[in-house]
Amino acid sequence: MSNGVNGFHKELEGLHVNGVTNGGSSSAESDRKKKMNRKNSSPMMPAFMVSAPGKVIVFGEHAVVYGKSAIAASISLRSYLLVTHLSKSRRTVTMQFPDIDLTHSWNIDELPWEIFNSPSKKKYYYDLVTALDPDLVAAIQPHLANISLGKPEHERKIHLNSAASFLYLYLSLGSPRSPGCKYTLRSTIPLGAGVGSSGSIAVCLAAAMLLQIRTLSGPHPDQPAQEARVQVERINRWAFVAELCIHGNPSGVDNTVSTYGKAVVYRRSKPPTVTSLWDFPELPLLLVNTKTPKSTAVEVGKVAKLKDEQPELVDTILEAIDQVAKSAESLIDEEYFDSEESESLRRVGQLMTINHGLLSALGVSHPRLERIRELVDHENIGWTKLTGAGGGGCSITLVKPGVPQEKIERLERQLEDEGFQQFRTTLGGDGVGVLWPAVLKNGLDEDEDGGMEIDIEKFLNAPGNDGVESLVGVSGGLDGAEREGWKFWRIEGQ
Ligand SMILES: Nc1ncnc2c1ncn2[C@@H]1O[C@H](COP(=O)(O)OP(=O)(O)OP(=O)(O)O)[C@@H](O)[C@H]1O
Ligand SMILES: C[C@@](O)(CCO)CC(=O)[O-]
Repeated sequence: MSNGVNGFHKELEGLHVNGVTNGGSSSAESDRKKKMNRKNSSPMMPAFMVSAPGKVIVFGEHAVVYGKSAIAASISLRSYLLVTHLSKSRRTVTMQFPDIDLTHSWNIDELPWEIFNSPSKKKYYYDLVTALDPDLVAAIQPHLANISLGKPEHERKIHLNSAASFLYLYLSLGSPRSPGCKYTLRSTIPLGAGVGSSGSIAVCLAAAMLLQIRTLSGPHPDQPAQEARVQVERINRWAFVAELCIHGNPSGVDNTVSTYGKAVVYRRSKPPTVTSLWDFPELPLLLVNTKTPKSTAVEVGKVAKLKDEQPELVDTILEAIDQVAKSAESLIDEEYFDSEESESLRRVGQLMTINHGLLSALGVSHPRLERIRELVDHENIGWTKLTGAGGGGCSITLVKPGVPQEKIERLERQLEDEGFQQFRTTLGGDGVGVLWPAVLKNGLDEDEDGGMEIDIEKFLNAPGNDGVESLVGVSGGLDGAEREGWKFWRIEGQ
């Protein structure tokens, strides 16, 4: 972007040498380097990818918007963003978001750079932006006006949300000298289900654009944890800006857990506090999608309205949710807490039940969520709460230890018959990751030639979520291990 094609390429090459290459000087490696060097003579930057996970909020949604604590964990469903650069003469920037059937290009030279770069408005990569600038929001409106005209209103709203966050970030971090570029995104996270689809996209866009302007170092294995944390926080801050465009008043918990990965305790203070829970227990959670889509902005708005009308009551409920999240944090920190032992799980489950009741009192449950609870309770299988914004979306059930398999299977069949969808996902995966260049080794013949280049066509043609995971997935290695090539900022110990 602003730093010119060759500068960017060089920087990322450093990133590659430091971070991605770990196979020594094998002949395959040197062949690949030769190939890459040949490409250096071209003015085009290499394609690269970034990825970030979705999340579940285990405790504290909604209250977290009002400065209370929340506990959230990343999940194994992820978004993947492929960034490809165009030849110098092509002055367009394109977002290609096939999951929502949206592709749109802008002429870079026609975008409102002047106002974004004016001295009173300009924000730099190191700035902490906590609110959108209404003048900048107004300046991008004409550039959104012809997006998806004629589509049904709810579909167009989704498109406009994605386009607005993309453009606001692009104009904030890029420059009129940014090279032509295409951002192609595929996500395995269901949209509007409360499992952080927008947060993970926000993180991917922020990470990609910060990498393009050379403001991130690493990730590489010998990077000190403290330095890695600075990079991760930089991404997180800008991802929050993208979330502001979609949600209106997000707490920042979604983009934070998606950036950091694993599990976090998050509190929206100034600045927000993030405590990573490195030993977050492997809770046996069943994630069920009501398949009733909702909008986080709408659900957050509902709570705000209730708070206006019943300030004292709502404050008491929010305070109680804070107590639940804090009790959960102390509980899992107890020396004798054991996620395989029934008394420990019963106490977590009890807190989940209370948390759900309080959310329900805030008016963000939904008959379909209550139906899941009814089915789980009827079979005495575990403890259920909504997760995320509610109003539809997903629930999580903590499964009691020792429940007979046939009971679980009966519940699963019943859920399926009633049109619910169950997710297989594990909690506590990696946060934001980078694949530079967009080349992967997939155990095929081409590995000898340096690996398989991920181009737009391959990426778009990968069939479904499984196709995306097997083509580019971060855990596509043997037995679900991390796949060689993807790199993550390691902040453990901080
Ligand atoms: N795969 C995707 N491609 C492009 N844009 C997406 C995609 N997934 C989500 N979005 C954007 O994120 C918005 C969804 O945000 P919403 O808050 O409704 O859901 P969520 O992020 O899944 O929920 P929660 O915030 O409760 O976890 C959409 O309107 C769209 O703009
Ligand atoms: C409902 C909410 O608390 C969680 C959405 O995943 C909103 C937010 O924190 O921004």
